[in-house]
Amino acid sequence: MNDKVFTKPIKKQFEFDEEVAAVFDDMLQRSVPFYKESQKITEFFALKQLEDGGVAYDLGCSTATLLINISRKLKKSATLIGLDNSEAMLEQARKKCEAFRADIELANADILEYEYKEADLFISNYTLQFIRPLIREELVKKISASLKKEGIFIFSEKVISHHPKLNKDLIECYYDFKKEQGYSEYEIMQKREALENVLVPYSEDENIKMAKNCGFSHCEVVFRWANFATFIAIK
Ligand SMILES: C[S@@+](CC[C@H](N)C(=O)[O-])C[C@H]1O[C@@H](n2cnc3c(N)ncnc32)[C@H](O)[C@@H]1O
Ligand SMILES: O=C(O)C(=O)C[C@]1(C(=O)O)C=C[C@@H](O)C=C1
Repeated sequence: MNDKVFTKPIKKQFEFDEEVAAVFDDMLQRSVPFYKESQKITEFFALKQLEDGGVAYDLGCSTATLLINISRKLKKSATLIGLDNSEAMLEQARKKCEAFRADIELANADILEYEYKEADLFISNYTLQFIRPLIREELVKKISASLKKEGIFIFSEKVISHHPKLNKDLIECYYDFKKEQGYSEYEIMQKREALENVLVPYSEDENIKMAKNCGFSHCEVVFRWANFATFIAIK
C-alpha cells in the first residue's frame, strides 16, 4: 500500500501504529535513500557472520523484510529472532513470514528490557535513533555484553553533521530525494514535525564513539549517503 500518512494534518507525534505499519514497506523504500542497498550490505555481513547453530537478533525488525531475505539465503541452521514492540508491525511481519515460509522467531518485546541469549550477530537498522539518548548507550552496552567474542553489531541510522552549514545542506539534499520519491513539500514538513524529539540522530562520530564506549573494539561506516549511514561494530 502507498504511504499517504502525512497528506492530512497531523494530530500527534510519529508512532509505529497500524496506519504506519500498513504502508511501512513503501514508506521505507521511499524515505530511506538506498534502503535496498543498505539491506543488501547488512545481509552480506550477516550471512558471513552466521555459523551453524548461531543466533542473530534484529532489533526493531518492523515487518521482518531483512530477516526474511537473510533466511532465504541462509545455508546454515541458525536461529533468527526479530523483536519489535509494535503489534501492528509484528502482524505484518507474521503474514510475510508465513507467505515466504520463513523460519523466524518474532516477539513483541521492548529491546531495552529483553533478556538476550548469547548471540553471534545483532542488527538494528534505523531503530537506535528512536531510543532516547539517555538510555541508548545502555542498550548498546547490553548488545555488546550479549555478543560472543568477535561478534558483530550492524546498525543503520539517520545522521547529522555538527557543521551547521553542512547539516542544513544535507537536510536539503535529503528533502530533494524525498520529493523525487513523490512526497510533497507539505508531507515532508508534516513528517518533520511529527518526528521532532522522537527521532534523535547522532553524528557519524558520535555513533562510533558510542559503540567504542560500550565494549566494541572497532566501529566504522560501511555505507553512507548524505545523512544516512550503515555501521559495523566488532566486539
Ligand atoms: C524505523 S523502524 C525499523 C526499520 C527496520 N529495521 C527496517 O530496516 O526495515 C523502527 C522500529 O523499531 C521499533 N521500536 C522502537 N522502539 C522500540 C523498542 N523500545 N523496543 C522494540 N521495538 C522498538 C518500532 O516499532 C519500529 O518498528
Ligand atoms: O522520513 C523521514 O524523515 C525519515 O527520517 C525516515 C525514517 C527513518 O529514518 O527512520 C523515519 C521514520 C520512518 O520509520 C521511516 C524512515
